[in-house]
Amino acid sequence: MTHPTIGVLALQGDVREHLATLRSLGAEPITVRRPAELAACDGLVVPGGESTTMIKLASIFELLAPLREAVRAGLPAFGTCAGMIMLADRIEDGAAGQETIGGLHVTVRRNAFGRQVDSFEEDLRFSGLADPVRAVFIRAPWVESVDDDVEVLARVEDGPAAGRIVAVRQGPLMATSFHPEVGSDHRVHGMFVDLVRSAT
Ligand SMILES: NC(=O)CC[C@H](N)C(=O)O
Repeated sequence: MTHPTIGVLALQGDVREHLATLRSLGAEPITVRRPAELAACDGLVVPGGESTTMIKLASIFELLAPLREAVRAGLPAFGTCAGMIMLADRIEDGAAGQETIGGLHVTVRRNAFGRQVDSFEEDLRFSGLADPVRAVFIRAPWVESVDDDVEVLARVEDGPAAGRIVAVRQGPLMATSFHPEVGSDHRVHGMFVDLVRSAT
């Protein structure tokens, strides 16, 4: 499929940047707030924002069950930052009782980098991309542990968090701790659009 329909979960968070990035890559981006919109998608981006708010809104909008079903049925999905938390099967340091969509066989630690390093940028080697990616982290989670079927795409390279996993892939699911929708480097989204194209 040349122009796959890729939804951006638009309950909360940085939706616009993802829509613009996806459009620039030749996908047909749509906002998703209802089950019918989700049903029209060949792939789904779950953006950054605040995962505790996003999960509550997903429930209120009656999207949580359809989202879980869609991911279980193999819908390609890409979560960034809070979106990574939303796709994770397990959370550390979540709010009490914080639920997720799940599907990704990882444990994610919320706000993992601590208050002092709220936001930072780093060049990271990214599996499958020739040149490093400039990764922008904003109150980001990291991946604490992964099951055997999860491929690690990138790790932090410098500082006290060196070695921590910040990008993963598991079949049609991708997630990054950082915000690849910020700036003009669209290669990470490009990987996801290719994944959606090959799945449809
Ligand atoms: N930039 C982000 O998406 C931050 C994620 C946020 N700290 C959360 O827990 O959901």
